[in-house]
Amino acid sequence: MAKFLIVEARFYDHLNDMLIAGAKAALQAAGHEAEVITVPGALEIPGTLAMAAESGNYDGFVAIGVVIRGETYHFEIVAGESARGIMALTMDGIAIGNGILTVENEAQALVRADPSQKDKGGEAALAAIRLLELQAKFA
Ligand SMILES: Nc1c(NC[C@H](O)[C@H](O)[C@H](O)CO)[nH]c(=O)[nH]c1=O
Ligand SMILES: CC(=O)[C@@H](O)COP(=O)(O)O
Repeated sequence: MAKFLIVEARFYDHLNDMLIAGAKAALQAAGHEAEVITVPGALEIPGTLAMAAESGNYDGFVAIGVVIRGETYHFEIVAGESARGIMALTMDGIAIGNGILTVENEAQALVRADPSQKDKGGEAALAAIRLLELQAKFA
């Protein structure tokens, strides 16, 4: 059994609840433990992941959040920089699944957050599980 930390940026409660349900279901189905911590927004996820990974208390990680395009360029920054930060950590060998939705509107988010539809939370958890397996394979 491995210990996973789900780092969620809680910007939209109802969407995060679905994403986390999907991630937890996938982790528990694989026999793993899941803990959840909350940060203000997606831009705080990479730094939090880095701190949590440094602690040595967790085997793998799942990033959960929702970024919905608004009127300004801020969407590009939040979506792009959170993804870039997570990718940099993954390239350092940290097992992270990225379940941050970056969408045009809430309708797109609802379909992707719903575990009975596109289940992007569960998808991110499965990616983290696979990366942890590969981490052990290449150790
Ligand atoms: N607009 C969204 C944000 N914006 C907040 C940033 O992520 C960050 O918390 C702030 O700039 C302070 O550093 N975050 C989301 O997760 N989703 C959004 O739609
Ligand atoms: C993705 C965002 O930062 C967005 O929610 C902000 O909306 P706006 O660009 O209208 O300020």
